Amino acid sequence: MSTPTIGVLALQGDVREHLVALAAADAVARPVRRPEELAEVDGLVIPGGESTTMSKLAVVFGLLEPLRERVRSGMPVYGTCAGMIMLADKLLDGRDDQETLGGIDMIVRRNAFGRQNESFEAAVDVRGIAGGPVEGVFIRAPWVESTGAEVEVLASHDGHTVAVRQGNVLATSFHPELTGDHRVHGLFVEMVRAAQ
Ligand SMILES: NC(=O)CC[C@H](N)C(=O)O
Repeated sequence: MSTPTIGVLALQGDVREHLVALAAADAVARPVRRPEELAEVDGLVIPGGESTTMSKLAVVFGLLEPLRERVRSGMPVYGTCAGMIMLADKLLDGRDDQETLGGIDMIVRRNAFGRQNESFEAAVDVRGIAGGPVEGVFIRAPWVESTGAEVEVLASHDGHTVAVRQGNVLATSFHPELTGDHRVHGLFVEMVRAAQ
């Protein structure tokens, strides 16, 4: 099978770390800032950062509707932290004017694990990832408050859902791109390959 080309939404956030992790997981990785660039990728990562800023910039860059359209049409997408927020059909503690792309039938609570000074690391067992738990880095992280019937829960921490998948859309509350362990990116690259 051919090597998939995976974009990283590069409006804001920790783009570079995802590009590195995707390349290490055998994908061709490139930043996406414009609709033309979005059209050329087989899958997309939405990084961590600040979801309110990201959603504003998506409007400014004319990407909000093209992104929604590609998610609806089945392009594989993986969102970490702020990216998970972007993929939620519904948000709690979002800003009033905050837009999401949707894609996963879930309610996500922003900043649920606390503010920046309450960031932490924890071992997280992720369904579908062999070789033991991954190191979960949680930074002002959201959690998933509830999920619809089509959503598969892949991981929990302290009784809260922190990783989910619905069809071709994957989301984690935590940041595997910061750990040097590329297994979660590997899982996503396999999802993209399977959709090709
Ligand atoms: N590390 C992160 O991505 C933090 C997410 C941030 N709290 C937000 O609401 O977008």
